[in-house]
Amino acid sequence: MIELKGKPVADDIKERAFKRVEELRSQGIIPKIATIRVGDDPGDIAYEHGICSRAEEMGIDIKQKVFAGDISQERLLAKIAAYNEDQDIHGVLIFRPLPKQFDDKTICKALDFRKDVDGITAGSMAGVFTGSGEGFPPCTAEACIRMLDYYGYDLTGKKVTVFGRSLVIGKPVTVMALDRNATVTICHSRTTPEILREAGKNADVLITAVGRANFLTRDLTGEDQIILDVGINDDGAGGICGDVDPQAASAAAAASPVPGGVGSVTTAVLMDHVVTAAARSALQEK
Ligand SMILES: Nc1nc2c(c(=O)[nH]1)N[C@@H](CN(C=O)c1ccc(C(=O)N[C@@H](CCC(=O)O)C(=O)O)cc1)CN2
Repeated sequence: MIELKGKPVADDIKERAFKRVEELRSQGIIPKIATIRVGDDPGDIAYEHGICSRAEEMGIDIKQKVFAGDISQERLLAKIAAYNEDQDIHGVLIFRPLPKQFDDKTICKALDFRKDVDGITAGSMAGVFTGSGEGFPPCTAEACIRMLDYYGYDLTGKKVTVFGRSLVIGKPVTVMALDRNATVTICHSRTTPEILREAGKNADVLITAVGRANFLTRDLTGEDQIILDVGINDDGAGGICGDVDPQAASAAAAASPVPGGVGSVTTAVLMDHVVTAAARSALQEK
């Protein structure tokens, strides 16, 4: 099995983005991301940590806002409105899912789609579905496609099965794979076991974004497949693990590990989006 490591892909994205950061800085523009975390979810904190390190190494400014888990929706909306107005902030990332007192749709709607570097607004989603180039695709969905591109896997004529139908990964990655001429099947919680097995076994590429450790077992996979594991789960020992069972991963032709796979590319894509948002705002000012 070939291990599809994320590091070379992330390094390639960061190297190109860093050149653009230098160019922008020479024009007096410092790309800046604002992150908003509500509460102390360990997954959010781990992701926040990765974002901070990556921003620092790339010369991107970061403003971190942390709210207690019981703040009101009005306070969060006021912070988003302030960041929408702040000309120095080019991208805003809200750690999600948010605690239960928030209406996710209202929060997503409140963000200016030009600053939506993680593809949560209807404007960004329209960009993905219409190919208009507006907004930004969700970072993890784009990271999957960047992984396949980097490792030279052409999706034309290939069968792709996506496990998970979320707006963050399943749906957008489906559209992005379609745009690369793949034939895509999406499986979800209501897919019958028979269809799940058939869709798993018959695909050329499997993308798992279910969020359940060991979800993709060997009986759901076929031969000579490429597996992208997008799951980030608590491994019960202070670390993270993906959705793919080790036996299924080792039987594949190529598979991405967790950690060290799609996750590290996701953060690099996020930085790339911040740089693009900064460049777009500079163009608008001219
Ligand atoms: N707005 C968002 N909020 C959150 C997201 C997201 O994609 N958008 N993801 C979750 C996922 N998460 C745990 O629940 C999580 C994500 C990333 C990491 C992490 O450690 N990332 C490392 C790379 C890890 C790897 O190699 O796979 C990094 O960024 O460098 C941990 C947990 C949280 N909220």
